[in-house]
Amino acid sequence: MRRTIAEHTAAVRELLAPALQRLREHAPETIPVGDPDLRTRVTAAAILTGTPLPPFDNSQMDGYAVRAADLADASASAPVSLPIGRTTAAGDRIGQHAPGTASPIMTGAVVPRGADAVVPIERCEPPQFGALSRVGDPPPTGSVAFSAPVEVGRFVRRAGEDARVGSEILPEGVRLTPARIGVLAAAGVVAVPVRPTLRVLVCSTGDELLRTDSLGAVSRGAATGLIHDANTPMLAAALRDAGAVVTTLRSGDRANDFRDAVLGSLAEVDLVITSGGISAGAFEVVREALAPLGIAFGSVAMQPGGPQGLGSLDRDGTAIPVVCFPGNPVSALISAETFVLPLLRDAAGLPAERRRERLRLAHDAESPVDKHQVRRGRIGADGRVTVSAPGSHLLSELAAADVLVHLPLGIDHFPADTPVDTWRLHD
Ligand SMILES: Nc1nc2c(c(=O)[nH]1)N[C@H]1C(S)=C(S)[C@@H](COP(=O)(O)OP(=O)(O)OC[C@H]3O[C@@H](n4cnc5c(N)ncnc54)[C@H](O)[C@@H]3O)O[C@H]1N2
Ligand code: MOO
Repeated sequence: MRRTIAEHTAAVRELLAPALQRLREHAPETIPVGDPDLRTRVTAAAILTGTPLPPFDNSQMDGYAVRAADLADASASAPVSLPIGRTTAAGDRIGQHAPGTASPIMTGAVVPRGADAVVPIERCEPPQFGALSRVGDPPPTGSVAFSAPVEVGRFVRRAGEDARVGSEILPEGVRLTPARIGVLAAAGVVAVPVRPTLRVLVCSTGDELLRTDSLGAVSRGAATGLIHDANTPMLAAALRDAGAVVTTLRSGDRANDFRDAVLGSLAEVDLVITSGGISAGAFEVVREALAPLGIAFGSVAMQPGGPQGLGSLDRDGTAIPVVCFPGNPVSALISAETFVLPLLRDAAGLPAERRRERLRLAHDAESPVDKHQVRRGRIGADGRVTVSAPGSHLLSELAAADVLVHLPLGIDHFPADTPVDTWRLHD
């Protein structure tokens, strides 16, 4: 198998099509609003609120609830003084406001019956609260003076002014961003119907990998030959961002163990993604385990991400797609960005493509003529892009980059100021 990017993209699309079609036919899932995975999901129905937002008339300020009519004649030269009534704090049940009094009220507290406006404490005399009387306390004492009238409704947040009962707080088909999760929670929605999503098994391989739960430990370097597993958290995050539900599997270089672990996980997943163990070495665990099961390995004319594997595993008559990426972390993520994430984002109702822009190179760049090279670039103050070195182990360069920079097949020299296609990496 030796392919161009376009050929491999088409092959991956064809391989994943039945799984994505099954997804569209599934009934929606219902996820609790507190579930951390909700963040990447998309509503499967419009959500109506059963409660008004705000749920009751409440104060926008700390101050005094009054009847506006009582302050109609107030002025700086002739302030109106009112006896202080019972206090309502946020969380207190609704109180009763007596005409001709001023009821202390805190931000968010229910406006007491009989009051129709709030005057902020700093506009009152004295401009701070003294001893307050709440329900159950001895009766309130003292008075407070107002030196200006107040209009009805001032600093009162009306029940339902944000959303009326039965109104749509979220439409169907939108991603559950923080603000949208916030409005669901505010409306007391317990669980939300979401579009079904692909369940992906992310497998990282290699005897060199320290366990993910050792993150935080300093790598012990050449004495051990071990490194931290970057690909599992990275690919899992990328796939979750694309709307997938992810489980992970780490394996050493024993092919039988890896094969058994993957086959043992198939019941729970719709797609298997692997990284590492597919090129020309002597211990290529993914290739050794999966080639006998029909997964094809070969290369795509791109760099990084040259070695690739593709095929499917049988689960009781259903073909579960398997997509194998190279192990170098930059290669693995760029492979995911190129071949898999757009399909998943599209299926999840998200924009399939990264933000694409044509930017000018800030300097000359060289690229292998027989490969489509994907470099990492930073956008300078003049809008031109500076690319970093091509090595596919340079993960900190990837993390620091703003864009992926596409240097197409067939050209080996790109002079400064050449316009190139770029994909925004982090938004
Ligand atoms: N003789 C040849 N050697 C290599 C070729 C080739 O064509 N001929 N291709 C090179 C290219 S390009 C790539 S990309 C890699 C791909 O190799 P594998 O997919 O077999 O990956 P590994 O050998 O297992 O690992 C490569 C590299 O990445 C590191 N790695 C792997 N998994 C992780 C992980 N989860 N977290 C962090 N780092 C990981 C691994 O330690 C290696 O350094 O092959 C080249 N060789
Ligand atoms: O294809 Mo490898 O991914 O160049 O480093």
